[in-house]
Amino acid sequence: MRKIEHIGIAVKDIEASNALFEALLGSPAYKMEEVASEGVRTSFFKSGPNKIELLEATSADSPIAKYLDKKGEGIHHIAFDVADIEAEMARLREAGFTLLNEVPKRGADNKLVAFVHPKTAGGVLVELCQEILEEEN
Ligand SMILES: CC[C@H](C(=O)O)C(=O)SCCNC(=O)CCNC(=O)[C@H](O)C(C)(C)COP(=O)(O)OP(=O)(O)OC[C@H]1O[C@@H](n2cnc3c(N)ncnc32)[C@H](O)[C@@H]1OP(=O)(O)O
Ligand SMILES: [Co+2]
Repeated sequence: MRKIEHIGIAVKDIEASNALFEALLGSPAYKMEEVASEGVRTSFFKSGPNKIELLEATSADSPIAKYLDKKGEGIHHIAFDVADIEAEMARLREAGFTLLNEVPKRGADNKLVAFVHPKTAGGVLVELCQEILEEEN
């Protein structure tokens, strides 16, 4: 894990939360992106070298919809930047963590992503992110 890539925050209304986080951070979202496969609409903010990802559910069966029903708005996951997501997944499996996907999948912000089950990671939903380089697109 090279660094924290972003903090994911579950929100009910991304437009309203964009305004709130723009007021909080002092700058607007630098991108919005829908990830249909995850049932989410996201917006990204920079805070110095760090990123905040707001996530709104776009379907009733979205993981974000279920999370909001159960826990309400708030910090949803911590994403880490990794150099080699397949190697990191193998290392974590070997170390006894439960991966939520067999293979990496396409995430937002030009990343390959995978998730670690929070029940095996101290109650924290962990996301692994590997930057997709131009020639790989
Ligand atoms: C990919 C686009 C974008 C990106 O950055 O690129 C994203 O970040 S997308 C983010 C949304 N997608 C995901 O979260 C995918 C991974 N998540 C899942 O597969 C599920 O949400 C899962 C398995 C974590 C939970 O789903 P489940 O149906 O099992 O829901 P439960 O409510 O029954 O949860 C079981 C158990 O886990 C606890 N839980 C659930 N979510 C979280 C969380 N975010 N953080 C911590 N703990 C969580 C939940 O409370 C249950 O525990 P219990 O003690 O039984 O209450
Ligand atoms: Co994320």
